[in-house]
Amino acid sequence: MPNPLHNLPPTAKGIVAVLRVLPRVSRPRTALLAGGVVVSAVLPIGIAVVTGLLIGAIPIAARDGADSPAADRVGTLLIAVAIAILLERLTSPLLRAAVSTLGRDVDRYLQEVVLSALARPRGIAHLEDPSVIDEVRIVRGLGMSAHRPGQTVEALPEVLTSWLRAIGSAAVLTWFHWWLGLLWLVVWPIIVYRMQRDYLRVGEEGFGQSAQLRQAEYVRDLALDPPPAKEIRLWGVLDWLVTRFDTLWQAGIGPIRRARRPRPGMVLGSASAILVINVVSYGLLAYAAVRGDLTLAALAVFVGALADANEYAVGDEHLYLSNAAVTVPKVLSLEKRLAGDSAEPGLPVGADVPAQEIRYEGVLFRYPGTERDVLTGLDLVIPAGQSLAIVGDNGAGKTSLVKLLAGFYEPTGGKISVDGTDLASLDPEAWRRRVAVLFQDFTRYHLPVRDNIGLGAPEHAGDEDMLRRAAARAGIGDLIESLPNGWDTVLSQAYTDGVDLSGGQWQRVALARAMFAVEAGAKVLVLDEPAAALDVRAEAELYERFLDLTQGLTTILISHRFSTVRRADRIAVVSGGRVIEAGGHDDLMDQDGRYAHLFRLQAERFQPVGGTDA
Ligand SMILES: Nc1ncnc2c1ncn2[C@@H]1O[C@H](COP(=O)(O)OP(=O)(O)OP(=O)(O)O)[C@@H](O)[C@H]1O
Repeated sequence: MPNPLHNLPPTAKGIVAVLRVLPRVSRPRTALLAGGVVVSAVLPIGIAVVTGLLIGAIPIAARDGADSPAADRVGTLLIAVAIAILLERLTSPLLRAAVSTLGRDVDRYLQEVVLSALARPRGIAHLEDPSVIDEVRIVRGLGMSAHRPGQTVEALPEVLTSWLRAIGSAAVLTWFHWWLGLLWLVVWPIIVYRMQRDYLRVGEEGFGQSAQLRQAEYVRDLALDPPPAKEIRLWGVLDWLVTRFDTLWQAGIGPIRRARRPRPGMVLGSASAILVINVVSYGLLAYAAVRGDLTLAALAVFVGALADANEYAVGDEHLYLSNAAVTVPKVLSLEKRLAGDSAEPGLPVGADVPAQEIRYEGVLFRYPGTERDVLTGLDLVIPAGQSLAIVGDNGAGKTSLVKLLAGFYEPTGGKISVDGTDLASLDPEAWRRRVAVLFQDFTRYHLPVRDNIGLGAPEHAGDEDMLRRAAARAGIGDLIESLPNGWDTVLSQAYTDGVDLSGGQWQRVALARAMFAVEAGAKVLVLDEPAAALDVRAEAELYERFLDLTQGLTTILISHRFSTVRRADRIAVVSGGRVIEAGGHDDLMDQDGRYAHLFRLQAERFQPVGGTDA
């Protein structure tokens, strides 16, 4: 059955989307919002009607005297007006407080929806998809005052109340002339619709500039963030950044600014329609009153209704609706889109996996959105419990084959199997708990050192003994003890008592994180250039302990340093996305192929007196 919501105008769809989200955020506050809106809409109409009746009753009471039934009626009407006004005054602040909290909760909820949606797919390809990144930018803006869908929630009572009031007022006017009430009923939605269409155009234009504004924000952050600060100052790029930011920002904001300019046709059309309908309404009321066709009470009621009918579609609240119309459906559709990519629950992964081997068979791989195969039919067997070193030129595909092993991407051809089972059919989370990787571009978490290490297996992060063992294996136990707050020291200068580490110290922290994952049960250890930032002594130390570190594990070591590579049980040379040589150090030297050539080349550079022993 076709969904009738598909035919709604976008703003209405946005409002419906927000309304659907509300009960998921808080049922009681949603109920309060609904009740408050109805009460806020009905009360002013009630006040207008009762005030009209009051005005009509006063001359009769004045004529009949203080003890007359007419005077009693005035008294009752007075009490009714007072109660209604009191209720109206009480409802408004209560409602405002409730929706303000609800609005903030909606912002939080939508951010959480996207955070979990982004974590759902099996790999990380979606995080590099520009269309996803553009929509993620909206999520980053969700907490900002300019783009909060929560503002829509906060505006809803005002907007819905004014709409309900306008409908109620139009209904009251039908008592005067049925066609006049109908005219108001038709004209005001058309004006609201056209205004919303304009607001929405601006919002969509803003979204369309997401990529441009993302670049501007990136350039701005280069000037604001501490990590690039050194280079920015060294090269004197600050002025360049400011100019570039200005150019990108103007280019992004220009179309939004142009879309925001009021369109004379729209403004004139709406103003004329409002003017004409008001002139007709007040003119007819005045004419009827002068002719004596209306009582004083009826005149007061109809004038009050006209005033209320004019109160719709003014104020910023209506602009906020378009925030929801643009952002909320996009956020929810992003969730739906990524849910389609969700990891199927795969086969369980035993605690001793891999027990036999990891096998790459004719693996082809091309990064999403690119034209070139990075792996071009890679065959490789990694026996369980052994160490394999991978060497090769920059860009040969070494790190890429590790990313496939960790399940961040799926091969575009061929197959990777673990103990004979296709990697793609394993439960991705369970498999990743078996794999510990020290990435070449590891993350420096601005968190306490205990978290920096514990994040290797968050479910064990409170295990002090395990943390200490991992730190000791990575050779940073003493360093941690010497920090100002020991294990609780935040690894960032941006916090009081925080400490930044040297490149080599950071690398050891990252190694400790990988070792913590090993302590927690990972069986495959991948070290991608683990000594890149280490000094000579630390590197020597690391490799002295290499056998100890890798004992019982299936280890993949990627390195350009042949002195360390040779310690591995087997070595594979990767070139152009495939393995061109594989074997032990001695075998490969005997083969006198690529490996032997590179080994001798490096050895010559480091051995001043002719030796080849790197
Ligand atoms: N996320 C990505 N999207 C698109 N292309 C990528 C991505 N990551 C890497 N590449 C490309 O894949 C190719 C192989 O990169 P990879 O990092 O696997 O090489 P590598 O052998 O590890 O190199 P190095 O020794 O320099 O670390 C390179 O040409 C690189 O540009």
